[in-house]
Amino acid sequence: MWTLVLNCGSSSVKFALLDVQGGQVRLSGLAERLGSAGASARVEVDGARRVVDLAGGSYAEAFAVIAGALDELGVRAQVGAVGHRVVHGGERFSAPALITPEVLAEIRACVPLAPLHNPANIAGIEAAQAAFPDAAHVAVFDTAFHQSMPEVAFRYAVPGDWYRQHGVRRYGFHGTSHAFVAVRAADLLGRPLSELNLVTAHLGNGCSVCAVQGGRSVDTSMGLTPLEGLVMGTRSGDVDPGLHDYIARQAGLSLSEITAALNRESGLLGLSGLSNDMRELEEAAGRGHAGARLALDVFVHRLAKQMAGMAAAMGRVDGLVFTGGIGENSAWVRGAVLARLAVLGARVDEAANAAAVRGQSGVISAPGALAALVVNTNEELMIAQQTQTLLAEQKGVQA
Ligand SMILES: Nc1ncnc2c1ncn2[C@@H]1O[C@H](COP(=O)(O)OP(=O)(O)O)[C@@H](O)[C@H]1O
Ligand SMILES: CC(=O)OP(=O)(O)O
Ligand SMILES: [Mg+2]
Repeated sequence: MWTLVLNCGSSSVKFALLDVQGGQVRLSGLAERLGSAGASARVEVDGARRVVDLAGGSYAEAFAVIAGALDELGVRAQVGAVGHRVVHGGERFSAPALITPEVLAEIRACVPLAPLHNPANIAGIEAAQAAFPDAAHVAVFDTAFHQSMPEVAFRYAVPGDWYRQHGVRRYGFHGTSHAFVAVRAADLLGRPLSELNLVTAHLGNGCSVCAVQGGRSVDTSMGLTPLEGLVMGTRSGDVDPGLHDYIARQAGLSLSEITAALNRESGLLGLSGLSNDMRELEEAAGRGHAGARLALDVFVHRLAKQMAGMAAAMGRVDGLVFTGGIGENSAWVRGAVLARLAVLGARVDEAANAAAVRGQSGVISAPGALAALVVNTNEELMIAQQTQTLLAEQKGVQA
């Protein structure tokens, strides 16, 4: 059976059609710049790539392109399930959920906690339900994996009523990816996941680290929103909360302008004054661009501190895992972070690190050192698997 996986952002839809049992991908792609002129979809059908203009730039149009590609493959009628990435599930969801009107209302109730992500997820779900009315739609939450965090890790030291009345606590994100790479890392190490303490680093446009103890998240760097923690492409990560009041007065900015700047104009982009793209920054730093150099150095400095912090959250660490576009491809970032983590017993194998690019998973640590690994994340496969597992369980319950 084929599962369609959708990751709907505020101006983009990432999609993939997977056969969970066989692990086969027949269709994948990305529709971007939705809602503005120049919207387009990159579609890969059975390995052949093409670009389609989306003149209207709506989700509906993007889904029409996906449906057309499914028709072309002759599998549209076999798409029984659609798995949706939903960023924030609050404290309500610690597992995937079949999207009923009640569940959609719960996802809507989490909008104030993720104002940049959940509205787009909801719009995407509604448009997908209209485009694929006969399929079962399942929500897979970024926050779910982190619901196992203990209170010492998830509480902020703020007035208690903020938590009790308004849900102000740390939730964590990228859970699907952290969970997936932890399982793969245990396989690569040839040890049971239940015995391992791993620090996983998901480094894409959004970045977070996670302390995975025996396969469960016990701490992570993102918090109430996906803005906390590491330096990211355009997000600041941790700042002094006193910054808001100060910069509001000094620069005459409103709260929402400050939040937007911390989300969209900060991080690697803000530091470098050049780009949010790690590849571009490495290249620019190589030819002496001072802003790019600074951005890379701050990124690594903060990442190393956070990874060491996650090790401390578990008391012992058996492996460091790098994933996401940066983690999977940047030998420089991995090497620089591991050099700093010599304090934990890390030491890179230069040749293995240099070779682990472009989709090569493997161990990159020197013999006898703390294990360090590169693992390719596959959030789409994980979402498809979780979607199928939930539907199989529900069938079991009904039978
Ligand atoms: N060869 C590479 N070297 C360094 N960074 C890379 C390389 N390839 C991709 N990246 C970086 O990966 C990041 C995007 O990560 P990705 O996981 O694809 O993003 P998203 O979070 O949107 O899924 C960008 O900063 C990009 O520059
Ligand atoms: C939650 C989050 O940060 O997601 P992304 O990395 O896709 O922006
Ligand atoms: Mg990604």
